Amino acid sequence: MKIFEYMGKYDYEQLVLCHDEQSGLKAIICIHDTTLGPALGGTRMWTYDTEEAAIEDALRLARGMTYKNAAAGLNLGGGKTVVIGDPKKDKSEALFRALGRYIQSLNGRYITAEDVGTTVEDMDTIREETKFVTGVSPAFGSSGNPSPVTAYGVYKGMKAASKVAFGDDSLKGKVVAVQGVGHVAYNLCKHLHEEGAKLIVTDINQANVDRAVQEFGAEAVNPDKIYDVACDIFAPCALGAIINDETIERLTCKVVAGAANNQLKEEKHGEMLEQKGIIYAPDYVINAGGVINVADELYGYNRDRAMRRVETIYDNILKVFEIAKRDGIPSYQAADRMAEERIAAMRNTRSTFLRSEHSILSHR
Ligand SMILES: NC(=O)c1ccc[n+]([C@@H]2O[C@H](COP(=O)([O-])OP(=O)(O)OC[C@H]3O[C@@H](n4cnc5c(N)ncnc54)[C@H](O)[C@@H]3O)[C@@H](O)[C@H]2O)c1
Ligand SMILES: CC(C)C[C@H](N)C(=O)O
Repeated sequence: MKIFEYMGKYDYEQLVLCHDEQSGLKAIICIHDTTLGPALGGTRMWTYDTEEAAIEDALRLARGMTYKNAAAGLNLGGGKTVVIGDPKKDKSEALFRALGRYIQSLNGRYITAEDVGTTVEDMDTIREETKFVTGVSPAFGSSGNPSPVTAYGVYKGMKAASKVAFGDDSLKGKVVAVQGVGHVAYNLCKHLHEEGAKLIVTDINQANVDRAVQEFGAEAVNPDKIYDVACDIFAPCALGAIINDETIERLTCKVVAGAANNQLKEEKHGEMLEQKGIIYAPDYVINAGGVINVADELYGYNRDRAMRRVETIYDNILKVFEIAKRDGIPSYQAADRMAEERIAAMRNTRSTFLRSEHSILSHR
């Protein structure tokens, strides 16, 4: 990969390689765009096959956070951290404290939180070294695990997408096929069950499947069968790239709305869904509840205020479809346009000179 060429293509700001021999820390912090404010995005811990794959993931995920934060109306830019390692074996206090010191060294240009492979406890450890961390334990006055709030946002966004698809946002009696019933989807299933939706679930973790069957009366299917079940809504809540040439043919749903990041394997798959008459709720718009929730910590966490903002995901999804209709484009492009328009508008607004932002005058 030609790193500077890639950074130039998508206008990245900064890529930081962090190394600490003793703790084994090998991390990449990527800051994509800070037009709207400091870059906020989680720390992912994963066993990458190559260092290049880890750098590519950091770059891709950081840019995704720019769009997610902008579309959610947050005054935050996009960034992400990738830690190379096995979250089951390689975690230690020293590793996360070393990472915390690197985050602190960026002096607030980047703020972290949880992502795949990291937990509230890891954020608490990072907090020992830096104040630029969110998703920290409620004991510190913070918001804790973002997953239930992400789930609530997905539930609201699914209702909005259903309104577009069926003319009515009630999920009562709707059949929802859920791929992966982990932290987010377990809570999503709870909301769906309470509203009277019928659930079909799958997971590679049998205990998670059993819990959904017992608690919500869900029907269980094998992981490779979830694309074939007759359903109204397909909710991808496990992996990325699951909307692709092979799966689109098999889907029978009218709506795709779920928590997983990067659901479309390629952009053309957003167009293929559209051609098949499937309403696609863009992933980074519908799954923004977690980041909205942790971002509230920056103002002194207030759950009511955070949840009010998460509720706006409903209107945001409707807005995406209005833009799609207005401009005659698929919903994934409409979401990008919504985010890009906001960044461009704020770039212009923030170009007005403010003395406090210019250190050249700081001695006066
Ligand atoms: N946690 C959040 O707040 C948050 C916020 C935004 C986006 N997301 C995204 O939502 C998705 C779910 O996040 P989570 O925190 O619930 O993760 P999780 O790891 O708790 O849950 C994912 C579940 O998917 C299952 N799974 C993995 N591969 C599968 C497969 N091939 N088929 C079926 N099931 C499979 C796992 O066993 C697990 O139960 C991820 O893509 C994540 O990036 C999460
Ligand atoms: C800041 C985090 C809560 C972000 C979350 N991991 C996401 O992908 O949106």
